[in-house]
Amino acid sequence: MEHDWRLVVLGAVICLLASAVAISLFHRARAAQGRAREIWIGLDAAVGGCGIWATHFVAMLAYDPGIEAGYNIPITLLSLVLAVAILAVGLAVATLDERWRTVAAGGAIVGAGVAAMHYTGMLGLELPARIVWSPGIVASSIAFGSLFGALALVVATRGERFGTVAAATGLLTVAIVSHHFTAMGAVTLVPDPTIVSGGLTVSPRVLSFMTAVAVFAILGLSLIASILDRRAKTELHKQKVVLDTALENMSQGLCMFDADGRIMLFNERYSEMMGRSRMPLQGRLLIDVLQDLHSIGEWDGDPEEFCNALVAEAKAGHSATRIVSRNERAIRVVDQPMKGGGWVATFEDITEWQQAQEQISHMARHDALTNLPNRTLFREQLEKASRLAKRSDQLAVLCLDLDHFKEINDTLGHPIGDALLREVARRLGECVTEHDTVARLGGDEFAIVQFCSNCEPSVVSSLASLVVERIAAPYEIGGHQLVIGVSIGISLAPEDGKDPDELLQKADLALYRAKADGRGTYRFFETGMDARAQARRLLERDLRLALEHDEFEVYYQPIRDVAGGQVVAFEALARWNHSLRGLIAPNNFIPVAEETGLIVPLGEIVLRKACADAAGWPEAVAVAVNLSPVQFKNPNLVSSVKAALQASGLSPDRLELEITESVLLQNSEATLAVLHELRGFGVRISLDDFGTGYSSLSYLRSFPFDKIKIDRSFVTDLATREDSMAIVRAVTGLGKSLGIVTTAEGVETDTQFDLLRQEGCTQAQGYLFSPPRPAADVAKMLRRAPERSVA
Ligand SMILES: Nc1nc2c(ncn2[C@@H]2O[C@@H]3COP(=O)(O)O[C@H]4[C@@H](O)[C@H](n5cnc6c(=O)[nH]c(N)nc65)O[C@@H]4COP(=O)(O)O[C@H]3[C@H]2O)c(=O)[nH]1
Repeated sequence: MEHDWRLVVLGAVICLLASAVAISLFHRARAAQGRAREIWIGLDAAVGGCGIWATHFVAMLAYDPGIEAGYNIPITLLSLVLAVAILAVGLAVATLDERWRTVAAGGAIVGAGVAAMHYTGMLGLELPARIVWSPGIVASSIAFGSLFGALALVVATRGERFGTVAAATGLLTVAIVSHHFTAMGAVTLVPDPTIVSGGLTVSPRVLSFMTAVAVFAILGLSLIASILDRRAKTELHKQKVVLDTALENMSQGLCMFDADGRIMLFNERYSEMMGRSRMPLQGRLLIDVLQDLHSIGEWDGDPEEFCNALVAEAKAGHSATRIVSRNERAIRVVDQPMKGGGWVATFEDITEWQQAQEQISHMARHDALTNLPNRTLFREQLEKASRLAKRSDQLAVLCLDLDHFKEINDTLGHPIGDALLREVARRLGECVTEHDTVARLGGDEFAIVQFCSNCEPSVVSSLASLVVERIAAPYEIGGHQLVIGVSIGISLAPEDGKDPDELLQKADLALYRAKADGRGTYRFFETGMDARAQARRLLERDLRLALEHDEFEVYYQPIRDVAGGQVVAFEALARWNHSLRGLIAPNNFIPVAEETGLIVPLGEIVLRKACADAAGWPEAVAVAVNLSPVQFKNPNLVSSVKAALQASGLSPDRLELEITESVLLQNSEATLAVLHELRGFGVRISLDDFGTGYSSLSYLRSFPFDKIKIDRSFVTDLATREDSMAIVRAVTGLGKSLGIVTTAEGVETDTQFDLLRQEGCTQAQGYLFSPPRPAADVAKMLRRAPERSVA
């Protein structure tokens, strides 16, 4: 028995090629899923089977038995079918799972397929001889085939790198070749001329060459197909890597469901956000996932109902947004239906965003300084309280205003003012119950809604008194001892109305009344307040019109020298010549003019008119003009005094400016600077209404006044009250010793005048001499003057 080694080489080449193709197709089968995998296995088995079969016949051709031989066609074809079928089984087993044992088992079956093919092929060999088998070698040949087949597939599973593929190909080649040559070694031919070949025989040479050509073609094409597929797969893989990178680096979670609610794709962020990291998700129905979570208490609700609703929404093509809570985080879920069924759900952690929103909304409805509700929230709370209030409930609105807060803020600075407001807010919080709301409406305005079920009406009064008392207690702020009062206006629901705006407005009117009544107290709304407020508004409007239409006049009241009796000055007093209401006295419009700031233009009119009139009077007669505290807040005060003097040509030493103590109360540094400036160019300064303030004497030290005007209230009681007499005596004595002129106001009787003269008062003014009269009467008042002085 001889071998033709050229044919042996050809067989080896076919075998190597077949093995390479089989390994390559095996990789394709492993990379595919389902139906695609079955197709790759089928192709691998067909091509591999043909390759092994061809190897066998080419190798058989190389084998020269020394006798004329042929092949039985049906048996030869059967050997091919067996090779293909057993290879298919082996490959299918090898791709069942990833465990090496399974792969090795599949490889062993492939080896067994090679053996089955070989021995069936040998059965088809027809020659005039008997074949005697050596059973031990037969067994060894099968063992070789299976062992190397198993090794080849196990190595192939290590990857698709060239070295691995080459090693697997080599091992499979060894499996086929080692089997073949060992099996051929088991054959002994015993010539037997009685054996005659059957009809269906083909010459080994023809069969082998035809097979070799066909197999080369099949193997070549398969190899190309495998390479192309590998390229396509590599490209797909690259795209998948890009997609996976994008998915895994998204800040949002993403999960894609098919039309039945089965999870097709998801990223890590999704599983981590929804607390599903430790459970299998891929390919599972959402309902199953939720049922698992439900059973361990991590999901509330009915999984079936929930999933059915989602599937139905997706089917209907509706997108939906909802916010769910997971591990104390807020997650916004958007379900977007996909074309062809199913939906994509995106999951966004909006906890921080939600917190920021809450913060913004808190800031929009709370006061930044005190963190109390602001006007907007207060109105809402009031609205809610009045909606919920039953007949037996008592709802009270308290509007609070701090007395003279502005002065503290202006003199001690805003940080102290802010700290005071915070402390006031804290104290207010302590006065109320949890049913009440305290708010800061702005500046130094606060408000309280008191909600009280089945309680006495006096509860509101108690709260108001408590607030007045608590706020009035001294404060220790930034090293300053501060005292501040509060005025409170109260309205009640439903007595005064149910509408929040109406209640607030009425409480505000009552507050106005509390302030007018001396501050530091509380007042309930009364019906008349409405009308008064209305009247005040009308007055303000009329005042503006009056300024436009020049309805103001200046009246003059003489001031006499007590000793000589002559008129030394006239006090300029404003009168409003109202077109309908006639002459209006200043007490009826000066307070409103001061509150609205209209006193500034009005004061300027009086000043200009007074200076112009006085310029026409005898040289020795001065003019006294009142200045309101509000005018001192106007930075143009000094320049407007100068302008009035210049325009009239009046000498500055004939102008007296009367100020009250309240002027010195506000921002005293700046005020004193203005007073010094005025005095600097010759204008005289008088302290009006002396004795009515709290610390009159201290003001005398703060500025060198030219004149003190003793308030009318002391002069009135001069003859009847000892203490008034004592005060007048003290003031005139003080004036004398300081060299300051003293003027008594409101002298109505001779007795008062005589007493003043006795006490040494310098000047006197009052109805005893003359009431204020128009400018035109000045000459008459000057003429009549000396007679009264001796009266
Ligand atoms: N019972 C009584 N009253 C007497 C007697 N003698 C004078 N009077 C009144 O006492 C007021 C004196 O002015 P005042 O204390 O500066 O008090 C003034 C002053 O504070 C303010 N006022 C008047 N005109 C102006 C002005 O042009 N500017 C400013 N800022 N305030 C003004 O209005 C207040 C009231 O002014 P009038 O109504 O004119 O009232 C005047 C005058 O008519 C008397 O013997 N008995």
